[in-house]
Amino acid sequence: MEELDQVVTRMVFENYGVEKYHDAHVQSTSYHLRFNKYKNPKKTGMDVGLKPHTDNSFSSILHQNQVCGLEICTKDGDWIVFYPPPSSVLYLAIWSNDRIRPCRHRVSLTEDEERFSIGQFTFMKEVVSIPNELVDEDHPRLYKPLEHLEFFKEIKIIDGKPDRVIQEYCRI
Ligand SMILES: O=C(O)CCC(=O)C(=O)O
Ligand SMILES: [Fe+2]
Repeated sequence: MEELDQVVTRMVFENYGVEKYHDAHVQSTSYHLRFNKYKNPKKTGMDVGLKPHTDNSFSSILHQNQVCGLEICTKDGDWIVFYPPPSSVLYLAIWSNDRIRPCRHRVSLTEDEERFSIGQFTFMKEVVSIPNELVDEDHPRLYKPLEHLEFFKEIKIIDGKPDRVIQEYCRI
């Protein structure tokens, strides 16, 4: 999964013409795995698996079993069920100076089965700054440099999720 993250992230860096920063980015990356188990909603009466949120990682990759549940919020605010192949999804955040839209998502439980997922989330050991190449007159710098690990020390976790999103934390 680390390799998958590096390959996809390199493609993103190349797409924006900033591949020269990719090696340093990989050196700075710390990888974290989380296992999620969602009980059968027919047994618990609970159909909310995870409330709407945006990940605070630099990138996230999810693998899930055959039970659907991941939903993604579109630009127009509609929730759509995401029918993923077994391994998929990656969200990137503030580094792109908002060229990549953060992906708001949630987990709804509708099937008569347990759902399992594994997420790999990346965090940066070095300061994350928007590359100068992604800042110009049409795209003014929107975020201050981010101390990613400091951010996690400063926030509170409520219902398993941080009380602040990273975009608000470092917006200029
Ligand atoms: O279980 C899932 O499919 C989503 C998990 C998720 O969004 C998260 O852990 O942040
Ligand atoms: Fe998430």
